[in-house]
Amino acid sequence: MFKKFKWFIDYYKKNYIIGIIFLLLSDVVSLFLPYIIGKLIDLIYNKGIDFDKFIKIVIFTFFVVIIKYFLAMGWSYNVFKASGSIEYLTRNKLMNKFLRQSQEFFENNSTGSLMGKSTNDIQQISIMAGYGTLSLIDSTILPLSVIIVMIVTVDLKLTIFSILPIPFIAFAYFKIGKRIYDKSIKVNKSFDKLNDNVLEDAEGIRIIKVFNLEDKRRKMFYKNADKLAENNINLAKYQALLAPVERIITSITFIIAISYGSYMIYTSKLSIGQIVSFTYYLNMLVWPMYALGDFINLKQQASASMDRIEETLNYKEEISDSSNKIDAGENIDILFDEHNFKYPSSKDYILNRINLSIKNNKSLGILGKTSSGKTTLIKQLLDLYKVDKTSIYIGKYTASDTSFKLLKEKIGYVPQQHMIFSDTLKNNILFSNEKASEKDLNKAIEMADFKKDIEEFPEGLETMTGENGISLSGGQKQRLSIARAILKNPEILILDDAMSAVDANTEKNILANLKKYRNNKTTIIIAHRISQVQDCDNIIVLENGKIVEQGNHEHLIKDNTWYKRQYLKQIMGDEIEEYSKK
Ligand SMILES: Nc1ncnc2c1ncn2[C@@H]1O[C@H](COP(=O)(O)OP(=O)(O)OP(=O)(O)O)[C@@H](O)[C@H]1O
Repeated sequence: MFKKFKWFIDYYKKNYIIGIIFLLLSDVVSLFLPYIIGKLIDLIYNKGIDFDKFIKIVIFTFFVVIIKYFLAMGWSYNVFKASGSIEYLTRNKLMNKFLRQSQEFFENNSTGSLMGKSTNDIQQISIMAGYGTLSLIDSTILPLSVIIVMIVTVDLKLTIFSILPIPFIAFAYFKIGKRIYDKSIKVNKSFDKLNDNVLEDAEGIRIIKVFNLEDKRRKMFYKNADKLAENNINLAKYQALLAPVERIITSITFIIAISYGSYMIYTSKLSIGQIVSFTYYLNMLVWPMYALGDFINLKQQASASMDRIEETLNYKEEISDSSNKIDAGENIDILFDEHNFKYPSSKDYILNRINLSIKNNKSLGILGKTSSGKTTLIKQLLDLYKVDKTSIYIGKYTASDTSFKLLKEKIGYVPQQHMIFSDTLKNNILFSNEKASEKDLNKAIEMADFKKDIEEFPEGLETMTGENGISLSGGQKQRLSIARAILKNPEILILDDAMSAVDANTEKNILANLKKYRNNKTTIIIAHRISQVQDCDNIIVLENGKIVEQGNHEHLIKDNTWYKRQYLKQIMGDEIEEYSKK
């Protein structure tokens, strides 16, 4: 029953043991009070008490209350400290898992569901670890001790008759508990969907406004919010069913106790003080009944959350690096030897029999129609997907023998989709190399032809970029990303369509800078415009995942190649542009 939660109980065993001991002591101390009050009433009723004795009993009662207060502090601190730490620990565990996952994982798990797991689900587990522990002890050990004390200090028969209806509560709880689990799963799933909805709206607000889609998105949001509300209401219905069951059965126990107890007083089998103590004890059984309901409720919700979190924690990791992997070293060539690749979700191969040598210190241009596999080819080196590492050679080793972690340290990558953090321009660039000197930072900015723009920003490098670089133009975002990659001074720089949003002049400047400052390093440029790759030492043209043309510019324009046709089109386009400017 508690297998799922065992790991965290084991982890905070000390806190749980101390907390539970304090809780049990606090419950034991509570048992004294009804007994003292009953005795006091009997003493007063039988006129067997003098003032001194009365004061002594009052002081003792006060003392018991103080002890109970300190014991409560002790259990509360230990149990809730453990539950808070469990929340922290689980969140870290999840985050570590996310960071170690391949791209496939993020394609199979929506951002909303990952957020739901790291917030809502973790909170359910934390509540179970804290309040759940309290309700578990108070719904099992406390009622058992109360019942024993009732039997010993009052009467066996009266106790048995009065608590007879209680098992019905347990029965009802177990029946309803299963429903609560199912409904909780549904609530969590609709919460994920709503999360996704909000994230998409926040990220895509500009496009939503441009296409006048506010009403459509609003309706979609209401639909998802309604679904969440509906599932929450369904869950609440089953949770609410517990309350009347508790109330009715509690009332029945009191009716039995008072009726049978009065009869016992009438037949002189019970004193007035004893019946007062008894009702007090009975009252102490009310909370455990609620606690049992709460515990079952919480346990089912936390179980549902734990299953979701465990599903993520048990997700197979594509560990690419183990400690015995070799560092391929510096100044390495990369070789693709009959390399094939397909995405986990794709039917056909996206890369087909790729044979390519990426020479150290040389530049490689990658061209091809859209969707021909240019980015996919580069992704083979970024450890994002499970790739066949036996057909890739890094230096003299196969990729399966070498450490991709160390290889990635040598790579600077400018992706097509830029990730701009909501921070200053400076920190965004420094992201690749936090310890870079002012001089290197300025050099990277100059190489990316970003200097003029920065000077025009009101606060220069300290200007905030806004979320996702909202205050930057497309070309500025590209140059920020280029500066970030250059600042790392990588052995291998990869620009994936990274100059598509800059004008011809800026493109020329960036290319000239790369040529000048990176002449002894490897540079890979994926582009649609010939002008970005024509100076590269080697150029490949991809079509449907195959290399169909290869060579340098001079070689490729000799024959009637796709490259040559593109080149001629580009020259004509440039000439028409020049002519129209005149
Ligand atoms: N994560 C993915 N899962 C499944 N298929 C994918 C994935 N990413 C890309 N593809 C598919 O792989 C093929 C090649 O995509 P890729 O991004 O490599 O093309 P590209 O040549 O870089 O295109 P573009 O010039 O438009 O950037 C496309 O058909 C695309 O739909």
